[in-house]
Amino acid sequence: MKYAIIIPDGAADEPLAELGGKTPLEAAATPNMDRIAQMGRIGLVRTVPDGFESGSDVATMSLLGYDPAVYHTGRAPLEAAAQSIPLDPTDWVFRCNLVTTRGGLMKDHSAGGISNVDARQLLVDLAEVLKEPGFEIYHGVSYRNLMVYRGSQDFELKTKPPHEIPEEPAEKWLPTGTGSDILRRMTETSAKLFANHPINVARRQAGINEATQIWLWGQGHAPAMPKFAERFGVAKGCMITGVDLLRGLASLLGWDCHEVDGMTSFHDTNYIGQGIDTAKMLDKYDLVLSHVESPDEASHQADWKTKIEAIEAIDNHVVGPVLAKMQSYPDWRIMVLPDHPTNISTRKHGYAPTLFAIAGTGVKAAGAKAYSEPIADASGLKLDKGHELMEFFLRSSGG
Ligand SMILES: O=C(O)[C@H](O)COP(=O)(O)O
Repeated sequence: MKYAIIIPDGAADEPLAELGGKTPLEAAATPNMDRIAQMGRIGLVRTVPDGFESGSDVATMSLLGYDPAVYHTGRAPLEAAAQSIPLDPTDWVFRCNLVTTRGGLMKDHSAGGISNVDARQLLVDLAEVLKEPGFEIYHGVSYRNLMVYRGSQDFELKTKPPHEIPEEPAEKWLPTGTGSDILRRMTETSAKLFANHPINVARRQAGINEATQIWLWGQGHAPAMPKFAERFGVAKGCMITGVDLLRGLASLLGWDCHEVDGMTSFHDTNYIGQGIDTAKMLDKYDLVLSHVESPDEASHQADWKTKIEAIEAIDNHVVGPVLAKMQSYPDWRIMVLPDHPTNISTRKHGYAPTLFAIAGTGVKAAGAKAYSEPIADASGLKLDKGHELMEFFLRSSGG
């Protein structure tokens, strides 16, 4: 059996007045996702259990079949696995965003979708002036960086993802708790260094958001997760993604990662290349997961037009070719699901269950007309435990 999973990150949403009461998924032309819903089953799944902050770390872990209540130790350690950063059990990893604040408000969690080149330079310069012992900085993808702490300081912290506090006073959400004074000092140091940094001067002149400071959150220790093959008996898995979070999860699960030329975490990504390569990898692997970050990033900017374009590009260039490829195998199953909703109206991740559609061998059509949140809701199929979805996809699907 061949399995394909496609994740349009954050594509699920709420109805929008700008779209005549439709969600972006309903407003977008998605003939291939619709076809999957028509051929098989559509439903809802709660990927963010109670007590967790909605985000791809929790939601993707769930949909991969791992209960966050058991395996989630924080977002940053999952991203550290992507870079093979060696971690002792007592080491801490923090997500270190580059963000834009203005007038004391959190304006942009991504510092204008900062390039890798600009981000890396700012962090190299920051590392030179940071005087806190035990901290190391690692550049990741764009604004998504890490800080590792190796030392005896204890942390008992409350931190906040910057994409969850758009337009809110940044000060109000700075880290609190044991060890927070160190994080606050490093944040202040970054703000001073970045204020007139040549990279920011150039960004100001170009009219794009500056990286005004770092923002530390998502901390935790290294997780321990059983390999996917042991857990589900599907031998060879492959991840295709533009972000370290999913690369890290893949490495913890014992999967390979495949990199696509020109793949980014924004709408400038190479959708066509990702579709071609996902289809190609299916010949080599039992399961291929192809993740596209762009709908989530557009949602965080409240940019519904780009969100719709991103959804349509994923449908046309990734879902279409992958579905065609799947149908060339004797036994196959495909699943399309946003990991969580990201709502244009709030610019934040949502907590509502997300939609999924599954088609393929042994999955009987249940009469759905299209791929959308209201149709998924009306289907009556709802999984309350997100980590049970993988078993459902691999083996039953109610077929
Ligand atoms: O910080 C990030 O990488 C993203 O903006 C958060 O969104 P995600 O949880 O959907 O990746």
